[in-house]
Amino acid sequence: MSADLFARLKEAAHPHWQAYVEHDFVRRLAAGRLPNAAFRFYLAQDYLFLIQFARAQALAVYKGRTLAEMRASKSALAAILDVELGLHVRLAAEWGLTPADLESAPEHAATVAYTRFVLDAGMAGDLLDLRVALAPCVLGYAEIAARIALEVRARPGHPQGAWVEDYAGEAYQAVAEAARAELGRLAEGALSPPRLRQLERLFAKACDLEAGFWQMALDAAAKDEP
Ligand SMILES: Cc1ncc(CO)c(N)n1
Repeated sequence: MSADLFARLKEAAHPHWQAYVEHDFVRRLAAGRLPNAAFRFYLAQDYLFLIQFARAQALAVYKGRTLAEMRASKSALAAILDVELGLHVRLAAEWGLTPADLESAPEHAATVAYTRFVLDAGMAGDLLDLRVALAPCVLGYAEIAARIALEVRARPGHPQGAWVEDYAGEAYQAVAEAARAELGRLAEGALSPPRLRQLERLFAKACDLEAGFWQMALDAAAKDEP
């Protein structure tokens, strides 16, 4: 059962998972009907998210009990610091956001809530808690992008085409597969029913906060409309 903890968590938290991966932001983006302001707001907050996400991977290195666990988290940390942030800055530039814009964006409450929730889950708990809190992020984006990629490819010049391809591409899909396998490995053996309930609640909460992140961007854009 715990060999695929992710499947178990998704099933247990089904309404939370669905509300996140099929959020209106995702639907409108897939259909090419996301307001530009919503995507731009999202990009600036996501830059701030990625900084905290890197800290979470650094915490995961510390929480590792074996060299293999520490090295897996070290690779994830390096991928964010050396690759993902660079791609993000380049994409943001195409949307008219300079590095200075990204640096000076005030962190929205939804960004603070999600990222600090994940960090706290990891600090108070063990590596499994931290990986479960991070699972909606890594595995959610991989699932969303793979699902909407066909729809997006059917529209040449789709405004968020490049963003979708980054997450639908082989490299990110492989990262997600590895994260899923790592979750299974960490859960191997002893998961008591109460421990499983605890992880299910953690996962469901992280899904809610991811949905809140999408909603934040839609709300911010709606506020700007004349
Ligand atoms: C909010 C959020 N969740 C997940 C990912 C995937 O890395 C991201 N970039 N941003």
